[in-house]
Amino acid sequence: MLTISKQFHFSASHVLDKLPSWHKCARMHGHNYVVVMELSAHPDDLTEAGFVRDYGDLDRFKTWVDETLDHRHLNEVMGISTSAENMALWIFSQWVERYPELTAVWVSETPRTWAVYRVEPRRTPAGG
Ligand SMILES: Nc1nc2c(c(=O)[nH]1)N=C([C@H](O)[C@H](O)COP(=O)(O)OP(=O)(O)OP(=O)(O)O)CN2
Ligand SMILES: [Zn+2]
Repeated sequence: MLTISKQFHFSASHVLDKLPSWHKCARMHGHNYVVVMELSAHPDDLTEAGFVRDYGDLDRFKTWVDETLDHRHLNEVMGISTSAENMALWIFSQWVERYPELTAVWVSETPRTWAVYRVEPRRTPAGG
């Protein structure tokens, strides 16, 4: 399989309200988040140009990030416990129908931490 990825950035606030009150992350705070979208395809399913998918097709994900996540309170946007793990799964579920080649979503809250939701690649012709 061949895999491509593209990185996106946004700033947002959140609170991990399922944590005990003594935990620092139970207080509202913010992160400069990084999201990596990873898409995969079998060599036989590449476009004529040899793409898994044109990087430019991910512009609509960037627009969605800017409009939906950037400078928002993520608990209000997602309605779930906003751990990086849950965010990776939530973003994946919002986008897998639009990008059937999506195989992983990575979420970073700090330069040292990453969570990833990953699935097995599926045989879907590029652009599908
Ligand atoms: N498995 C997870 N653990 C934690 C998450 C998470 O989403 N998944 N989130 C947080 C906090 O939201 C925040 O990211 C704090 O991270 P942490 O690395 O603990 O804090 P610092 O950046 O301040 O790092 P230091 O090593 O303490 O300097 C917590 N845990
Ligand atoms: Zn946090």
